[in-house]
Amino acid sequence: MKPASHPPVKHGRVGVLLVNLGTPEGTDYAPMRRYLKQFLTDKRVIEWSRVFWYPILFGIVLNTRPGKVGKAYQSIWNTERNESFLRTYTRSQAEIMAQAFQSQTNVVVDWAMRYGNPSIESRMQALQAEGCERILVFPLYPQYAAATTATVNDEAFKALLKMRWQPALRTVPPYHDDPIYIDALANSITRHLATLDWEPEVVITSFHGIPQSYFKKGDPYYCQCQKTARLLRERLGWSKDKLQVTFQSRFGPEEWLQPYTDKTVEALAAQGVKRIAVVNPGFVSDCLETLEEIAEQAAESFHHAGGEKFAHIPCLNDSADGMTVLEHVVRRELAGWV
Ligand SMILES: C=CC1=C(C)c2cc3[nH]c(cc4nc(cc5[nH]c(cc1n2)c(C)c5CCC(=O)O)C(CCC(=O)O)=C4C)c(C)c3C=C
Ligand SMILES: [Fe+2]
Ligand SMILES: [Fe+2]
Repeated sequence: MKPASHPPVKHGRVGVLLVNLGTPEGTDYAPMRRYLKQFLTDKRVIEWSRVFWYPILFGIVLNTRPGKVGKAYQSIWNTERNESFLRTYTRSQAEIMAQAFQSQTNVVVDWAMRYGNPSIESRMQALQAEGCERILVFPLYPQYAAATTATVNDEAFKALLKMRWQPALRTVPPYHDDPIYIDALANSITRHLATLDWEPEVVITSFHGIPQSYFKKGDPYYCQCQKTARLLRERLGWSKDKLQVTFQSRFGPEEWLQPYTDKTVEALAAQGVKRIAVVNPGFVSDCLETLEEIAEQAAESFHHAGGEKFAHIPCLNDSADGMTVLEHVVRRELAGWV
């Protein structure tokens, strides 16, 4: 029997924590530096020896990059909410998911960011305080990479280190070949192309890159991106020339996964291709890398090199198609818990 002095304890609930990459609090130098420092000191992101990397990071990168990247963020900032779109979409995905679980009152849906706020630790503690004895952590990346999925999982398990009464923890595996994800991508591409009064000669699926060396060490990311693209190509009935795979967002001097998106866009224009569309199947939400690097920069280089029509196909974001995918994955991974 519970003694009268026993503190009230909430229990019996299941938490779902959606986690995306992160976001600076603002576009000025100080918040940009804070964000990039947390990001670029993560050993899962930059695997170089700290003795080699830290002098470069603290001596050069953190002095120059916050200003440059801050300007890029300014051009795509959600001024209505004074935050990045990655944050807006991630919050919205959690709210819509919570609605979908409304009838299951023991399920609590929340969201966090790997870098910046709300932190994974703070939301895991909040879920536990709400009575979640089980937590499903969902790194919002369809393709697994150590630099993204593993670092989210590391951080979630690190949060357990500080807890006396730990919740049970499950992590969501990659879903790069899930038919529901492939269908959602295909629908979104078809629907978007139908809104144009022109047809692209080439559609580029542009994934975030990783250094070649990470791939050689055994990261499955490259293969999972290729599989997503192959399934999408089969689903759309397109050729390899029509749907091409490229990798974007290089950082640092190393060789990254190829072909590079920027070089491909320029080469296509130089070959006389006049109309292209770019889609980013590896990004669950639009962010700096899609809205600035693709919709702004890549479009500009394509036009500059002689291209005429360029379309960026939005990410699945919080669309009905996108939420169908996220909800399907969550319900599958909650099996036995709800
Ligand atoms: C060596 C560095 C990096 C690796 C490896 C890397 C992998 C990687 N990143 C994403 C998704 C996103 N990255 C974003 C921004 C971003 N990425 C890096 C570096 C590496 N990423 C930097 C330094 C930055 C910040 C911006 C910049 O300085 O250029 C974002 C956007 C975040 C936002 O707030 O909008 C996303 C999303 C994936 C999927 C991935 C490996 C598969
Ligand atoms: Fe990145
Ligand atoms: Fe980038």
